[in-house]
Amino acid sequence: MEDCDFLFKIVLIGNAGVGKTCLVRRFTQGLFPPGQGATIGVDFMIKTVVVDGTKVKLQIWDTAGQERFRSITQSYYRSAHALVLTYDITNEETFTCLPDWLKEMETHAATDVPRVLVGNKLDLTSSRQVSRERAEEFANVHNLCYVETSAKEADNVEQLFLELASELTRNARHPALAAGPPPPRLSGQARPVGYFSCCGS
Ligand SMILES: Nc1nc2c(ncn2[C@@H]2O[C@H](COP(=O)(O)OP(=O)(O)OP(=O)(O)O)[C@@H](O)[C@H]2O)c(=O)[nH]1
Repeated sequence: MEDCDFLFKIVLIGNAGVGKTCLVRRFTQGLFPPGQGATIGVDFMIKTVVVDGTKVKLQIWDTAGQERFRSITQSYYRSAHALVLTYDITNEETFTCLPDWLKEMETHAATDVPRVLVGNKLDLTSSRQVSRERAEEFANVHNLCYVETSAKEADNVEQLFLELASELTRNARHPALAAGPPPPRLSGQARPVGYFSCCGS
């Protein structure tokens, strides 16, 4: 395994079709895959980034949005170091479902891990159904960071994951300030991290 200083597990959740797989592919492979099929259960991809001279491995878990996979995907929340809750800015229903996803997170994920709300498909602004203001208000109320992305046009995708990597690395270096899940079991040189503070705090 490639040497690195930290390994962080980031889990993407949200309704089917909001673009979770495309966001992960865009960040890890620089691609916008055509004809992407629905995710079955869970999948993950790895990308190593450098944060302030520190090598950080991001293990990014892409969960299926379809209800029928919920019991499988829930089991991946618990060990997440950060959660990315995604909706589609052109699809109102994916936004109105967010409170249900928050309940899922509260039930199955560790408390106080960084949580980011992502409004994806920013390239389709002419079909927008959820205003940025509404989403920002929701994010504020629920103590989430908020960013709008386009996996298709690569808008803010790099920034999303790099910001999270920075936040997680900062928190890992100051574990006394943070709280979160137990460290992952690792092989090779990667060092498990301790506990993290909430991104929105
Ligand atoms: N225009 C546009 N289309 C996107 C974007 N991201 C994803 N899509 C499209 O949205 C559809 C669903 O994308 P996926 O990445 O498979 O969605 P998902 O959230 O992983 O879906 P599940 O695996 O079913 O949970 C595909 O047709 C993508 O091409 C984007 O940023 N802009």
